Amino acid sequence: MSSNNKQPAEIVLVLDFGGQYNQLIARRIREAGVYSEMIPFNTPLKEILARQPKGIVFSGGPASVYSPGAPRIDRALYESGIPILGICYGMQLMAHDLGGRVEAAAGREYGKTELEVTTDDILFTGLPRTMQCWMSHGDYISAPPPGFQVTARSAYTPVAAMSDPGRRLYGVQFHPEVKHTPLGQEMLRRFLFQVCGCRGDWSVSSFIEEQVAAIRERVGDGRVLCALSGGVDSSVAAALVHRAVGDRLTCVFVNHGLLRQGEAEQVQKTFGQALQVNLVYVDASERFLTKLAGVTDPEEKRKIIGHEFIRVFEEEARKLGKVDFLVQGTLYPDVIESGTATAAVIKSHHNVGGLPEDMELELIEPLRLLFKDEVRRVGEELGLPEEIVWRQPFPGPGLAIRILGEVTPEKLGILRQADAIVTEEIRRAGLYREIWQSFAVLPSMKSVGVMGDERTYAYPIVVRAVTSDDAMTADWARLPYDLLERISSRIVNEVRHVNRVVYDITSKPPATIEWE
Ligand SMILES: Nc1ncnc2c1ncn2[C@@H]1O[C@H](COP(=O)(O)OP(=O)(O)OP(=O)(O)O)[C@@H](O)[C@H]1O
Ligand SMILES: O=c1[nH]c(=O)c2[nH+]cn([C@@H]3O[C@H](COP(=O)(O)O)[C@@H](O)[C@H]3O)c2[nH]1
Ligand SMILES: NC(=O)CC[C@H](N)C(=O)O
Ligand SMILES: [Mg+2]
Repeated sequence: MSSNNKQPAEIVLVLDFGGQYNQLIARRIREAGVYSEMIPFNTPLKEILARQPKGIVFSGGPASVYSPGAPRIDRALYESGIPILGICYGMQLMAHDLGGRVEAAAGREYGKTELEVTTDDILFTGLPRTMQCWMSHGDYISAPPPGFQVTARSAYTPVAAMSDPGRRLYGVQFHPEVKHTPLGQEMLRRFLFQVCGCRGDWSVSSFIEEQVAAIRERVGDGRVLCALSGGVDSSVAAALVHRAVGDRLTCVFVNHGLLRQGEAEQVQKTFGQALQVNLVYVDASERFLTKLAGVTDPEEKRKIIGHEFIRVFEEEARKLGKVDFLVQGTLYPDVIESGTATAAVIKSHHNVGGLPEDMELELIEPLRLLFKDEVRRVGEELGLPEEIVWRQPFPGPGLAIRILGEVTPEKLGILRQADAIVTEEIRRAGLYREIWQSFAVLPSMKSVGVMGDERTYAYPIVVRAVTSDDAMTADWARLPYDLLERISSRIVNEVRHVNRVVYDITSKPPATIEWE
């Protein structure tokens, strides 16, 4: 898929060998001020070299290097002179390729582990000799490759880190990118600055400058449509594109009938005031709800919504005359979760996996490689109001994926009311900003209750509130009991057809944030 990402001057590439949380590596590198992107492990060597990376990181992954079909790379990469840091599977691959030995260990080593630094290696300079690290592996290096020194060990792992400083090749068995390796970021910094010689001048403002220039170049004197939801991502994308092309941008906000209470009015109002952009409001609720009638499968619902969205945008584009580009606020986690060459499909985010194949408009997705917190920083830097920048995320398919099974006007009405109560109470408690997302879910089942001495048989409402850094992982929010109590009693008292409220106490993984 096309994106308009002009490459920053300095880049470190992460080769993805399939771990579900590998994108954390790119994120940590960017936190150190060096632009980083994750690319599939099988990206051709020529393409990798063409990007002139200052360094390369091999990520972890589920495979064992000695198994047939394990992901491999072109060994010429080791001769390129580019510094390489192998993490977990990445280090094992390096060992295997360069003449060392990798074997299955007697047992898996999983979780917090004590690391002992045995050689004063550049990755560990100035750090304590023993420290905590986080391990997750079942294979180990039983013999390092010729030319490598062992630089750290743990109780069960004789080669917990190794290096060949002459060839600028480094490997660690543990995961420096996770928080459970508290000094992991220090090690990554040493790799970036001391081994790779990075300057570390990537920042949100340089990102804005680069993107504005790239968008101008790509769009030329063409016209651009932006799918605007009022959410953080598309608002920031719109502001960025507006800075690049001014009035040649038109934003289209679609009411698909799956919005929350009062949302259509509120988005039009806030956006009109915050950004002086052309905004078209399309009420397509009938059309979406008709298409969704009778559909119960979550993936099918998502795909229908994704298709309809694009059709609506195409129609609006035609009305405006000649429009060549469509801006979407797609983020990095959307891309990863919708399945990449190496990561499994968890759910098809409507704006990625749900796109029709015969699209008429070319996509511009300036935030496609950013994480949410980075997008918020871009938004603040562009001067968007707090109300937009700190809005909790709301999924494009809207309430359709919070009503389990078939979406009907009756269920939408119930969910809207319940959801408005959740939001109101969370705001009143001053928790709106610190909670990643808080909302109501309507499962399509009924249970028995008693109200006013009468039997009831009605829907339950599930309250979901999570904390998270980037939606890739999340924990259920420890909401105060009295807040839960208020939410519960208001919902059963104020929302007809609901007689029970439950609180979802599952983290992600193993659950996801949304219920579908
Ligand atoms: N109602 C809508 N009208 C127009 N475009 C939409 C609508 N809902 C979603 N989109 C498009 O789909 C993209 C993905 O939606 P998503 O919810 O991930 O992002 P967002 O709404 O911009 O931000 P947030 O994640 O903070 O809600 C949006 O950035 C936008 O381009
Ligand atoms: O625009 C979107 N289109 C979608 O199809 C979609 N599905 C989930 N989400 C949002 O993504 C984050 C992760 O959600 P899950 O844990 O449910 O996968 C959470 O923030 C979800 O609200 C979506 N956003
Ligand atoms: N997390 C990883 O990269 C695991 C690597 C390899 N599959 C092992 O179990 O040792
Ligand atoms: Mg949204």
